Amino acid sequence: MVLCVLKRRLLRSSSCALMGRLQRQSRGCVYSSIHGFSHEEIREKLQAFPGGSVDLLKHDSGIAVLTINNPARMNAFSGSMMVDLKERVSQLENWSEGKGLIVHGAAETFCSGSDLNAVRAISNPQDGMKMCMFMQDALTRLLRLPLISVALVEGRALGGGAELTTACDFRLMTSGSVIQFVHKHMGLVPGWGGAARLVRIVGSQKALKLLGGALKVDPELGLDIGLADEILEADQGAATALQQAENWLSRYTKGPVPVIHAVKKVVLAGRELPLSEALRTEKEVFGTVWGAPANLQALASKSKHK
Ligand SMILES: CC[C@H](C(=O)O)C(=O)SCCNC(=O)CCNC(=O)[C@H](O)C(C)(C)COP(=O)(O)OP(=O)(O)OC[C@H]1O[C@@H](n2cnc3c(N)ncnc32)[C@H](O)[C@@H]1OP(=O)(O)O
Repeated sequence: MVLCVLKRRLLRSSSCALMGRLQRQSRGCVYSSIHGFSHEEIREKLQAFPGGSVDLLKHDSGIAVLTINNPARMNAFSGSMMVDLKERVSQLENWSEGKGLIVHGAAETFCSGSDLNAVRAISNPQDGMKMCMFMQDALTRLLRLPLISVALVEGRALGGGAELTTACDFRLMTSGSVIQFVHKHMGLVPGWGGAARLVRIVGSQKALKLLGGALKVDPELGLDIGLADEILEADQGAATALQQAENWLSRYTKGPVPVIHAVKKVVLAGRELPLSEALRTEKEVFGTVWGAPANLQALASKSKHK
């Protein structure tokens, strides 16, 4: 008897440890002081480069819209917008009713990466790497949100803007839009985590071509290589691209919040963890929905899946 109590306690503590690991991971924290990363220090430095904003609008439907808003600079990220971004991601981490997220740019263009004026001012390696760690942390937390996320690409997504598209679960491209990893032309490689995520989305060979060739990805090529999930045609006078994106996303966010969160968590585990840990995490997440209200309601309704 004592043995099985101990075993149950051990099991509970190890699964809590696993859930804790995924929770900690899902809260981001890619870097800490051991990597020479001081959030407050780089935050202060970035704030010295003002301009534009990152705006968040949450709808009762459980879908939020994050707008990269610096149209005078083709929605380039100023330093203060990088700080804004992390604050909006933190708000979304705490949005208990959230199910979906659309990331898009103002004035029908997505984002042209870092503000080159800010880049020139922090072009020393130390500051560059601190900005890189700050944005990698923000975008990793964005991707790990328990929401199903979509990058709505209109106009151009260049450099860091292309990297931002890879920090969403899906990418919808409007006709005429372009995703381009221009880093090579700048003597750079992605620094916001875009290379690591791109390899996981399209595979290493296609990633090598997109980065090595700084290729312009139009919607057709995007669909062909798996970087884009849908092309949104500009229907004259019909729904705007944002409304089309919300309609597209709502197919996957219908249902109770805990179930949508659980769906994202088990996919996150499958995407990021070694198989055994992913299976254990799946079991833990399954345990949160098995016998929960949505499950009991479905059982009571004897619904048929025609
Ligand atoms: C890890 C990420 C990486 C890094 O941080 O190192 C980067 O993201 S580096 C930045 C990569 N992005 C670019 O190099 C894009 C530069 N911009 C362009 O190629 C063009 O502006 C383009 C193609 C986006 C639009 O061209 P178009 O002719 O249609 O418009 P303009 O060029 O006249 O642009 C209008 C206005 O916006 C300013 N602008 C555009 N992009 C940026 C930017 N990234 N940083 C700062 N400002 C930007 C441009 O200067 C114009 O302003 P104006 O005052 O009229 O000169």
